[in-house]
Amino acid sequence: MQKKPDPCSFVIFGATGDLTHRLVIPALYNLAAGNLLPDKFCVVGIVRRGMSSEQLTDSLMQGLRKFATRPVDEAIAKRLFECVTAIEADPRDPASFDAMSERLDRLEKARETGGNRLFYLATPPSAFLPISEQLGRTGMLEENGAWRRLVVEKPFGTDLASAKALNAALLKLVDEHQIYRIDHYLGKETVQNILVLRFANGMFEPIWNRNHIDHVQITVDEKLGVGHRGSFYDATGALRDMVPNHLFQLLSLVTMEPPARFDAHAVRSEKAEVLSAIQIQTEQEALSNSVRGQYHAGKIGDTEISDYLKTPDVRPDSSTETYAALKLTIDNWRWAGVPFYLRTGKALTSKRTEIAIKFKQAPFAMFRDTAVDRLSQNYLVISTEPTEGIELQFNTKVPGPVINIDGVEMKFRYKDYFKAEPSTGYETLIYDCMIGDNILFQRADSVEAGWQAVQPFLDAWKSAGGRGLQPYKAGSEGPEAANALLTRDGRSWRKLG
Ligand SMILES: NC(=O)C1=CN([C@@H]2O[C@H](COP(=O)(O)OP(=O)(O)OC[C@H]3O[C@@H](n4cnc5c(N)ncnc54)[C@H](OP(=O)(O)O)[C@@H]3O)[C@@H](O)[C@H]2O)C=CC1
Ligand SMILES: O=C1O[C@H](COP(=O)(O)O)[C@@H](O)[C@H](O)[C@H]1O
Repeated sequence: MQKKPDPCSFVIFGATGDLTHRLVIPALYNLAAGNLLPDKFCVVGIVRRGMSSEQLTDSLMQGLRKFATRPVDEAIAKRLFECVTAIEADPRDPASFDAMSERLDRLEKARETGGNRLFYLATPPSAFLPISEQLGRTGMLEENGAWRRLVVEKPFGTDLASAKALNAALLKLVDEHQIYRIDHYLGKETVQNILVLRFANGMFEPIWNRNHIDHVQITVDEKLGVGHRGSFYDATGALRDMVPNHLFQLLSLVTMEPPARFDAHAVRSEKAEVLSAIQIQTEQEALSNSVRGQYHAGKIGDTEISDYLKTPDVRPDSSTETYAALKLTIDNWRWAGVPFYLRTGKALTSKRTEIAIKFKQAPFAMFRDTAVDRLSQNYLVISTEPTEGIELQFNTKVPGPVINIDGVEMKFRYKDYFKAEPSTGYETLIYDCMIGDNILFQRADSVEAGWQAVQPFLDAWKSAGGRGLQPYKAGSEGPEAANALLTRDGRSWRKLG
């Protein structure tokens, strides 16, 4: 049985925003439905402009109806929304934070939440620090007998320097143990399962190294274009948006050394260690080991996707990439010489998130005098999209009197074994935050190690401007040049099975 979190207030900055409506509130609802919210609890939505608690509740309720992952039980929703209070505060107006502090104190006395507070920064990144500074100035981050935690959304910085600056500034206000840097990929079951697959089974770890693994491919393809997020995306691009955070979470879980214990310190230390072992490339190497693309108009199924450059709030001459592919190496004993190919992009033919581990080919010599002319590749594929599961591809004998061999698959699908309620992916993260377990959250050193590894690509692409940007058609598999990144090494991207 899972333990109930301590009584607490859940204070959301950005309560009027998309994240709150689409993911945070539906996740809180799912936790309420699973009886996993504290017995004494309140949700405080911080709003910048006049909005009553009733207005905020109505808006959040509509959000829940639209984005709930399961049928809404009215009684549960009513209990959850009875806990919602709107409080006005704007980081540009320090006095509003003093008033907010007093209101919170009063509310918490009435709700008997004991002063434990989780501050969720569901705002644009530019507001993370101003809000935290106001919370710090008013003493709201001090842990005097009650815990105070700060959940920081992504993106955490826009490059190495800004991530370091944000870490340094936050760490002047709070201790590392109070900061929960969220990456929603860590809320995905299959992602958490990578550690279990590797370390709760005896058969994978002995071959999980450069002696047996030829290379690893990490693919996060999306069908959606940039849509209404033009302003954010055009300043960000595929590399910043996805690689140092989501793809590196996958990379670190697949490549880290076994932690001594399943606890936050041990797991996060090993993740940071492997990320810091990614070889830092020169700008020249980064250019030759990467491909960036931008989509133009095309069709995905029946949906017409317009040219990236015609997206609202995108600069008409933008050279922002909507697709990125990289080749990385990890300089340590386990992985020396094993290439890691990473790719991610928007407006592609399918939604697909997978880690494909390609094992070294078996020697062919034994079959030279038979009808067998080739051996299929041995892949272990861990996927979250289009389905959550694990697949092993291996060679098997084709039935018949002569020896012939074909590649087959053994498939494990989560949904075939477990009847889990559909979720937003934020439930575990929010729950862990309330119980004070930061195993699934990023530590400062990991974030910085991630940015350090992508910085040469950012610098090289900035210097190159539009040069080298590869166009690709929306609905395609991405730019042709991404294939060349592997073919020049005698390899190829795994085709969708
Ligand atoms: N939406 C999503 O699916 C996901 C979002 N995220 C991250 O969550 C964060 C919020 O994104 P999203 O909800 O989409 O953004 P929205 O633009 O929809 O909402 C932003 C919210 O922040 C408030 N806000 C804006 N500027 C400030 C400021 N200077 N000070 C205080 N509050 C401010 C807005 O209030 P007001 O109404 O007053 O303007 C609004 O409530 C971002 O960091 C994003 O990267 C992460 C993963 C998924
Ligand atoms: O954080 C982000 O992630 C989504 C992709 O998430 P997924 O769970 O659907 O794989 C991406 O679309 C978005 O651009 C990015 O900001």
